[in-house]
Amino acid sequence: MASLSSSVTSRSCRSGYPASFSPVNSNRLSRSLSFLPASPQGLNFNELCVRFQRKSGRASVFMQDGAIVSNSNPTDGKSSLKGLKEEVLSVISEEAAKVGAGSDGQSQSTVSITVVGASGDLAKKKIFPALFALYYEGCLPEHFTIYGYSRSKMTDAELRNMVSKTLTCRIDKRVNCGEKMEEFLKRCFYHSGQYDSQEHFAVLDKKLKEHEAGRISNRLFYLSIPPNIFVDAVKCASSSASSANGWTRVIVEKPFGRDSESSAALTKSFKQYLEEDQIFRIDHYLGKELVENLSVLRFSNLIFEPLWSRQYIRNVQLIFSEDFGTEGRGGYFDNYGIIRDIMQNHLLQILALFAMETPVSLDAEDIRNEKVKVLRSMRPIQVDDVVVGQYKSQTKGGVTYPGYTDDKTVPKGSLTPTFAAAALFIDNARWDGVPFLMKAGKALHTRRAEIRVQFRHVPGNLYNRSTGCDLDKTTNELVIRVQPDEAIYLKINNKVPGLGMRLDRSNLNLLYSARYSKEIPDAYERLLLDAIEGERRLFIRSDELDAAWSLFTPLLKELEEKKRIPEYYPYGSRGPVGAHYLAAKHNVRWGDVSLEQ
Ligand SMILES: NC(=O)C1=CN([C@@H]2O[C@H](COP(=O)(O)OP(=O)(O)OC[C@H]3O[C@@H](n4cnc5c(N)ncnc54)[C@H](OP(=O)(O)O)[C@@H]3O)[C@@H](O)[C@H]2O)C=CC1
Ligand SMILES: O=C1O[C@H](COP(=O)(O)O)[C@@H](O)[C@H](O)[C@H]1O
Repeated sequence: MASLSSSVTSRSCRSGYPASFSPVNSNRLSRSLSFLPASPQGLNFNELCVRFQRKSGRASVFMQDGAIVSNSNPTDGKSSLKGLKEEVLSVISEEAAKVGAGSDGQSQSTVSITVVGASGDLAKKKIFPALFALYYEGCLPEHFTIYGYSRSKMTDAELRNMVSKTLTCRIDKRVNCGEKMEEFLKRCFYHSGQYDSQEHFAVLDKKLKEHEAGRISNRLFYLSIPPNIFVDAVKCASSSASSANGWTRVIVEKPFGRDSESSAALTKSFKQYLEEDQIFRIDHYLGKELVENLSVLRFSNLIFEPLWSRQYIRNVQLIFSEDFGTEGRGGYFDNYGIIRDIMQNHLLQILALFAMETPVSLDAEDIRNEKVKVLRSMRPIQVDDVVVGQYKSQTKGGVTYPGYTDDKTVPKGSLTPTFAAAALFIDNARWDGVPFLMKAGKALHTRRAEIRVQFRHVPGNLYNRSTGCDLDKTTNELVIRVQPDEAIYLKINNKVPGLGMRLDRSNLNLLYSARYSKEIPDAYERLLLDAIEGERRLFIRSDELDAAWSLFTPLLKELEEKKRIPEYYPYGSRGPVGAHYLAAKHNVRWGDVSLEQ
């Protein structure tokens, strides 16, 4: 087995991160890593470094050229060589144990990942490709097995064939991609069974045990199935296929309920079979790179945090749009609608991260505590502060795009909104009076997810004359573009070069594709890795979920009871005009509609 120091050159899981911690001053302490144990299974040198930094919160300590290096002040007791050695050893043994490796370097454990609903769309589109990407990057433990489980009859070879059609190396021509794919597929197996059959899960258990070959078994079940069968699957998996000697975790897809009552009932049923710390409720937006970066932007840059309040921020906009409709998912969608599909989870989660107070630490519970506080400080949403829409058919360039109700799986005359805009408020000292506007829609003119922060006007602006009299057009705006073309840009006023004095609006632009050569991992990769590692920061805790449903349930009930007729908008358009009236009511202009965005 290779020693840690000899694995310096191996590929880094979450690579790209350590490189930024390069030596910056001469107060460096350096110590050979020879005191470390032999490489725990599946953990390479760089990965340990990243884990150490994440765990200890000490970015000033990094590993380079086979040594630990510290840039911090050597008079700080923590930075002494002895202190460092102890700290590194302790964190590393803990981290190694987490992924199932003995700190003595023995390969004692294994992770079995069962994709429940393996024949489905999400499994093919996202889960298997994400698992392969993790495997390719060296992020999965040495001993792992992947099982697909669903009712469809399939052999292992058929599952592999199905999976192989969607596996790609994210960057074309990456080295050994074909080989890695072959290796990965050999670790994938299939078991056909009913979701409510303890016997079928017991057979799965037997098969998993054969692969686990007497090691400590850690088991992850990914419920990629419709919500009405979540409880059956949890019951059977936990009672017939739980690990006997390691951990058992369950990732649950959304929707987690459709209102406060159903969500609470689901949580109650889950808790008959699982502890809260075994439940990983996924919101894949939390795994998106730019959403993860929100806290970094706020809390590690002096220039942003002081501005992050009602004093300087006029409004915040959370915008989601897709340029395709619900085709193929109409049956599911009609029971939920856009408010439950996007706003109650993805946009609200972003809002909570955006607006929360500084957490005590980066630990999952500290972050989730702050998010819950924000959610619980939100003012009930007024029905008059909500606009709903539904797309209708449109013919453009000779092509006819179907309306929402043209889908055979959608009931005729359905009033389910495919678009919604809403004004929300946080009644706390930081955000009192600041409108948080949300807008989400299907079948619009573009695909986009972004956060727009519009700052207040400059008081007594000396340059009013040079900028024109529309104050709104001269205020600073920070845009965090989550997708596509990930970017962070700040709109500023700038003098147009020349002898005159004319100002224009220009962007200070951090476009990820221009700045970083490393490709951005898919959200599901980050989340799967976190679940394997037991990191809960990006998963939704039950009290967060309750708070999110408490906010939206009364609104949803009122809209449904009143049978609010949606404003119809043509497929591929910018959505209902009502969204603009709503914004104007709160003195806001949507930032995504101006010509220069
Ligand atoms: N697809 C997507 O883009 C997204 C999906 N989700 C959520 O992820 C989960 C999975 O999504 P997706 O893959 O699209 O779902 P599917 O509808 O494709 O269902 C997954 C599998 O579940 C089984 N299944 C489907 N309907 C039933 C039923 N009524 N009774 C029993 N088994 C059934 C089928 O497998 P078999 O017949 O072989 O047993 C199917 O292949 C859902 O909860 C969904 O809401 C969340 C975000 C995005
Ligand atoms: O959860 C969901 O998200 C997708 C959009 O995800 P993205 O990562 O492609 O932006 C959305 O299409 C779907 O309706 C919803 O259920």
